[in-house]
Amino acid sequence: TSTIKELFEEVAPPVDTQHAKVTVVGVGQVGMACAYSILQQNLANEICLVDMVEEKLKGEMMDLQHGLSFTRHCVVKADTDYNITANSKLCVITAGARQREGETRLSLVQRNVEIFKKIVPNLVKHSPDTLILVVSNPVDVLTYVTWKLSGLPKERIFGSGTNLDSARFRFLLSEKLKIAPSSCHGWIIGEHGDSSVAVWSGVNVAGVNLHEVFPDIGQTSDEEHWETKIHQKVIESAYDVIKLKGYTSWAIGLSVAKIAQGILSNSRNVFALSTNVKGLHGISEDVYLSLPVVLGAGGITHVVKQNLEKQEVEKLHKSAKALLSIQNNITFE
Ligand SMILES: COc1ncc(-c2ccc3c(Nc4cccc(C(=O)O)c4)c(C(N)=O)cnc3c2)c(OC)n1
Repeated sequence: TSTIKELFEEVAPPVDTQHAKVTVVGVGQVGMACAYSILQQNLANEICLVDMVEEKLKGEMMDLQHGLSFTRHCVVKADTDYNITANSKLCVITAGARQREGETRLSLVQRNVEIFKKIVPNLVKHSPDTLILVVSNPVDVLTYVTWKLSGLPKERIFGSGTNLDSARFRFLLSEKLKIAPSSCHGWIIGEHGDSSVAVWSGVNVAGVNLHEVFPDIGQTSDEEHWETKIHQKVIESAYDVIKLKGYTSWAIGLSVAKIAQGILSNSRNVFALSTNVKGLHGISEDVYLSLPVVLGAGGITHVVKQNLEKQEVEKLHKSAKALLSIQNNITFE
């Protein structure tokens, strides 16, 4: 504008080489917890919100913008038009249909496919080099759907999967062991939710496997009942929070910010994320399940090949079969 021209003599157009733009699709409780956590941790220099309802979008955008004098530099934008998402490094999808009373899982999935058919091509059109993190549930099926709709290579599409489950697992282990969660190592893999798999053979503190001390750990014969006291509590925790406050948001928002940090700083940290597991653990189909993956600026570069117990692999196969039967009933046209 003329005012700016009076104030500043342009020498050269600003070049933004360190562009770290994150788009969040869906400005519900989860989407805004993701956006706020990313802003608060100074991970991006542009956050873009997209959704269907203009007023809600504008309100959330303004409310975040009013906090910008308290944070490091970050542009916050919002619109129902996806052209504002252009050149995003990472797109986080939290949008999705709400399960209707008595609705079957398959019907909900198909309604979400219809929604994703609109969202995903729009994101890729404006950011052909983007990475996409799917948070919407059922996350493993919807990450597969996003991969199919995006046409992008599998390393660039992943789901939040059992990343939060693993964090809850480590928290509960730390409570029982009275050791900081950061020193309690344990992974939950497979399908997010009720059928997730706790890799008890890998739970360790300073490399000492609890499996060596408690050989029955995780089994029904285990007198300490680690499986029911820890892993089942992880599965129940999402239901408990939803029963108490109606939804979950803060923990998933913080876990998404950690994933975004890994990408934007090219940290190559290992996260339990929903990824295409074809060719791993004897799975021969294109299904998405969570495994420990190495994550960097280009997406997933490696999958950690854990030595799993027979029953752990069997649980993965059971989930793969269940996901495949849902996937085979999805119509993409
Ligand atoms: C180009 O045409 C078109 N049409 C529809 C959409 C669309 C559809 C549903 C969307 C959507 N979900 C949604 C919208 C309306 C109803 C429902 C439902 O639960 O039934 C779910 C959300 C969200 N936050 O959950 C966010 N964006 C959406 C966007 C869309 O998105 C780009 N584009």
